Amino acid sequence: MAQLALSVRFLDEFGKLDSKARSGAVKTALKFQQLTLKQLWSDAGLDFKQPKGARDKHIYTCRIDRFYRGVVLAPGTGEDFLLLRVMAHDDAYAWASKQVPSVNAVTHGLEIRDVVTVEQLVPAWEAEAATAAAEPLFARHPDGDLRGLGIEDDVLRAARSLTSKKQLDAFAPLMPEDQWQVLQFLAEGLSVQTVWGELVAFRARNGALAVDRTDLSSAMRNTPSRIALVTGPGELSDILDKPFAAWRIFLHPSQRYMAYRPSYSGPAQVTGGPGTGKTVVALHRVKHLLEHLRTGERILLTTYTGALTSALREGLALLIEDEELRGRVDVSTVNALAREIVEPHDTVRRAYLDGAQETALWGEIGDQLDLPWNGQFLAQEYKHVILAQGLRSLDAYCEASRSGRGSRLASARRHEVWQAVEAFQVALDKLSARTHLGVCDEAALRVTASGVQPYRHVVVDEAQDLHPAQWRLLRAVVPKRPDDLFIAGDPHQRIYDSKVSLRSLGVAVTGRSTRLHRNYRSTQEILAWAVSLLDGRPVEQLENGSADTLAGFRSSLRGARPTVCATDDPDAELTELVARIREWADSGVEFSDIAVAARFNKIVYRVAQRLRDEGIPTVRLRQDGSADAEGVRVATMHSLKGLEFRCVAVVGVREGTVPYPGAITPMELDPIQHHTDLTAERCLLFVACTRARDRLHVSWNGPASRFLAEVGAA
Ligand SMILES: Nc1ncnc2c1ncn2[C@@H]1O[C@H](COP(=O)(O)OP(=O)(O)OP(=O)(O)O)[C@@H](O)[C@H]1O
Repeated sequence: MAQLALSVRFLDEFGKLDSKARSGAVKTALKFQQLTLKQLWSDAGLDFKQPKGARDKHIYTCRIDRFYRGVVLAPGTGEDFLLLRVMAHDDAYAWASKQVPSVNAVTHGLEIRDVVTVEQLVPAWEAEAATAAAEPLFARHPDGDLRGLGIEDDVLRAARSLTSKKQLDAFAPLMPEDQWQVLQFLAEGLSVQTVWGELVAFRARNGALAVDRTDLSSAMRNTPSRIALVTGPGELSDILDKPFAAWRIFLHPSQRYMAYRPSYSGPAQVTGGPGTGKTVVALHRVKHLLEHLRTGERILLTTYTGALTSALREGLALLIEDEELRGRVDVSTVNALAREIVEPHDTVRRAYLDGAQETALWGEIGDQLDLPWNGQFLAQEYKHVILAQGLRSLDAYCEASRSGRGSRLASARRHEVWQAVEAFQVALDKLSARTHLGVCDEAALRVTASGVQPYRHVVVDEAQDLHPAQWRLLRAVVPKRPDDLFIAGDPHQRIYDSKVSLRSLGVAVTGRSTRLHRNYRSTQEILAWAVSLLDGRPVEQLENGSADTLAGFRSSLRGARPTVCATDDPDAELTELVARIREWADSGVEFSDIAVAARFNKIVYRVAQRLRDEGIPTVRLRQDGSADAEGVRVATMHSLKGLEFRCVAVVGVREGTVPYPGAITPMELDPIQHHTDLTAERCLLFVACTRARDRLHVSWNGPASRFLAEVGAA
């Protein structure tokens, strides 16, 4: 019986076929499992053929239907077959004839490259490089370094002829993907040590045993990030039923390493820019932990917003079929968890104040007590100093550090603030109300006092926005043991006002932290544009507040450049938006795969109204993320956090709206907070733009946002 394997590229192309061609491909794949080897080779339906002039004897094509053929690698040493691609008839023959498989000397993974085109192009590039003014792209890296990272002779020669990143990008489809990624990372400025540690070492671990470099079958098994071995018909249909969810099967080596490491001696962390698969890693980690969970133990999978918990639940259902097993995971926001712990003890039903209500209440209290500060200052002092450190008394507050606050408060002043804090508690009681962070603080105290820790593992997504009170609750619900906390987050996407150093909360991840670099979501065009908005500004890491950058953050997807559109008035801007949405829909994009984001609800309402007037179905993306109806998703930038869409329009990116002046603490009130608020607004625009997979449209009316103007994007 044959052993079938599927490559990630096959699955991607399979997912894009029409339904008829897809069923042809399923039939073809099933034959590999149903027929004997002899029957396979002679099956008239499969029609195995070696392309004319093929550069390698192991490459064949086989029939999918009248129009498509599969490209198959048959290592020839036994029963293995690898479905490499599915392509239009003539393209399949042309592509297959040029490919040569090999085993990488360092990683022992299987690689395929287009030797014919490379042989044609490289001499021309070399001649060009010899006269070019620009320095060769890899001039700083000796051959030994490159070879040590798995770059082989032909790729090395080609790499030496490159003088620009653009040329390197053009080279991508011709060379082995793993080697190209190494070159890409080096071209982005990452050091040889970093590339080894974050890329090659993971791969080399897969193929750690010595492998005969002619043994393509073993090499297939050493390449789990791109090749899935299929064990039975059930598994085959499971993979082919959900081709869009390749992340279930194919993990980047660094993703796999993080997710499936047997155990961490303490909290572990995965970071990386938007779309690098942090959520994917978190989901796989839950799968791994579930496999080792003892009777009675439970896992908490938690994140920041309700919309994200819906996405996590869906992802978990795709990854773990067994409903009973999934039932051992609670998926909840931290705030919802806190409410569940605290509310059963309430004697009266309490309402929750939103941010604006809370600031207003602080303002009233400040006025009543005739204090010299406004509501914003008091609310921030409470949130960033008192609640952040869990201060319970005036003495504790007087002794506490206020680092991170940009104003000084003498002891007498702290007495005055504390008066306001006490008045705030009284006012909340009177109103039968509480705050979202207040309930987390209370929940942490209750759990600690009860001595019952309900979870064996806690997995946290979007960790960058959690407040210390929320971290205290998470710390309280899980005992300090190996594998207690698994944390996924990106400090570049910090859009709520919670700057936290994990270390200061007793969550140390040193030595158990990995950064992901490859963006799987957006095209490089969208990514580069969005990254430019951050203008190279470093942000503070989650772990200890030191600087974090997006060095080496890249996508291998290609597409159209984002469109930017300046208009004179809001109506004209919406007219442009409607035209853009129609263009996307006409090109086959479903309305539900289009999102429009704006800074405020007011603009969101206006957009939704206009789209409806134009006959475009529209759905307001709700807080809990549920939006089953067909229609363009319209939402605030904040509620798009963690989600993704094929096409995204970000509208109203004008000065006076982005950044929103009301969200920026005045410089004279607190210069540090002023800077933090501005960074959060900049990151918010970055987050909204990085939700787009294929197309991004950014527009404004009147003067462009300073974030666009500063980087020359407007
Ligand atoms: N190994 C993989 N193979 C294929 N697709 C992947 C892989 N890893 C992630 N993806 C896809 O990339 C996209 C982004 O993944 P994910 O949401 O996990 O990223 P993220 O880092 O959590 O993003 P963000 O921080 O922007 O919310 C998703 O569509 C996901 O399915």
